[in-house]
Amino acid sequence: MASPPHTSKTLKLERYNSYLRRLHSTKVLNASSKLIFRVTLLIALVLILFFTLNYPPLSDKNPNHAHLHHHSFLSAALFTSSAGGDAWEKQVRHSSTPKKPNGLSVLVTGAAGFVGSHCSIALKKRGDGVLGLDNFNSYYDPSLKRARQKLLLKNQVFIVEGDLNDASLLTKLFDVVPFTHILHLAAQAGVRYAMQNPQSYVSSNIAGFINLLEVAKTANPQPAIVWASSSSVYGLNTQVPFSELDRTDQPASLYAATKKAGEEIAHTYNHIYGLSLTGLRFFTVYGPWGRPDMAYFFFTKDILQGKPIDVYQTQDKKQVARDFTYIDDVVKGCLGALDTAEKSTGSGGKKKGPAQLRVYNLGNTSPVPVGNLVSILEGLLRTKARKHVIKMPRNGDVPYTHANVTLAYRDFGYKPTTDLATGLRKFVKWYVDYYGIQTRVKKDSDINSEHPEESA
Ligand SMILES: O=C(O)[C@H]1O[C@H](OP(=O)(O)OP(=O)(O)OC[C@H]2O[C@@H](n3ccc(=O)[nH]c3=O)[C@H](O)[C@@H]2O)[C@H](O)[C@@H](O)[C@H]1O
Repeated sequence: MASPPHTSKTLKLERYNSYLRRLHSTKVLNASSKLIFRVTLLIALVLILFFTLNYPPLSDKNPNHAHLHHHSFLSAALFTSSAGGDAWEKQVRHSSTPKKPNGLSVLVTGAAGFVGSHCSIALKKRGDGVLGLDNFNSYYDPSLKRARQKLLLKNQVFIVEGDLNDASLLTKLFDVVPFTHILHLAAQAGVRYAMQNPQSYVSSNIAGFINLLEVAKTANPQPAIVWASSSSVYGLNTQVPFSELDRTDQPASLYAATKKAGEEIAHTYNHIYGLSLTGLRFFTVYGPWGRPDMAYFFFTKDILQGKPIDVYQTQDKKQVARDFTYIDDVVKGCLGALDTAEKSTGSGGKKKGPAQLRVYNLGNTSPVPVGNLVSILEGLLRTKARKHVIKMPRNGDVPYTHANVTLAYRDFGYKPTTDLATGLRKFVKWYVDYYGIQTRVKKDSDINSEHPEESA
């Protein structure tokens, strides 16, 4: 059948119908794109909300957050932890809860540092609770601090990344955990660097210490505090061996002056608020996982790389010597000091009675000239050092240190047992292992045949 001829009326009707169809399809299209848009918006909002709650931005002032983004080795649980969040609090509590009855709950500041990492592991291993705090600054290679952090995580010690000067973070930590002790090791270390960056010493060793004490004094219960002073407080003292009774009012470096100031500040907080405070004067601590800014460490590096090293002499051409103290001995001293620390007596910022105030030398009691240190390293590395013997620059160094440790022995049985040769052998072994160095360094078999007791 032939189709009806198009009249102008039917043509109009058809055009109108096709217009309606187009209009309808556009409307359907508009409606569906609106729906898609709304659903996308909703999903985006949900995602934004989720990420805001769980993943704080990198620009966040609390460096802990940035750290959580940067370090993929942390467990998934840590990635969803933000300071103050449930997961974060759980982590903080878990790390600081002792596993043995009457164990300590210790906040270790500078936990990613040399002495801090060793002490944290030792405390954890014996069943105490440990929470670390560290700002991971770049005074020396932060990747070494990150490696120590990794080691601590393996030992169930969590480090909160933050600064001593962050009062709200410290307060938050004490809100979450009733710490029984603080082992305060965070500091700007190094004698010579104080001439380059004096403000960093003021900020960490004075302002940071005061900030910590302010928070500790108001905490309930107040913790007992053991903290790192330094052999450098003896400064120009000529009385040897150095006793805690000797004068310490002639510091030779700003570093020493800030540590001495710390001892006076400790006195004040003990006197006014009843905080139990113990200062430990460390004598040139060395060993595995040590500080790359220290002479034994960079001498090792430079000798292996064939670079010259400066070996200091006194102005009258005498050997400079140090009472080098091995890390394991110092760790025992720190734990001994913590174990014998009496409780603080104050509460809510008010003193209730007199509290313990102590200062101890933690040295090795046997000074070794720097020249001998170099000879020991040459033997261990089987490489001759390119020595430049020069007069000690006027940079804050003192010619000689020697600890009298009678007091620490009397009060907590401190007795150093590692001589420099033994300690350096352990350091060198760690060093070549850590940096993956293939050298002529004495192998374990050589070491064990010389010292069979170590192979047990
Ligand atoms: O007991 C402390 O309280 C301090 O100990 C440590 O200071 P020091 O005893 O000065 O150690 P360190 O720098 O390793 O120099 C060792 C020796 O090498 C000499 N030395 C140094 C550098 C150099 O180029 N040549 C050299 O002969 C130098 O003259 C010295 O005789 C800590 O760094 C410090 O943070 C603090 O804790």
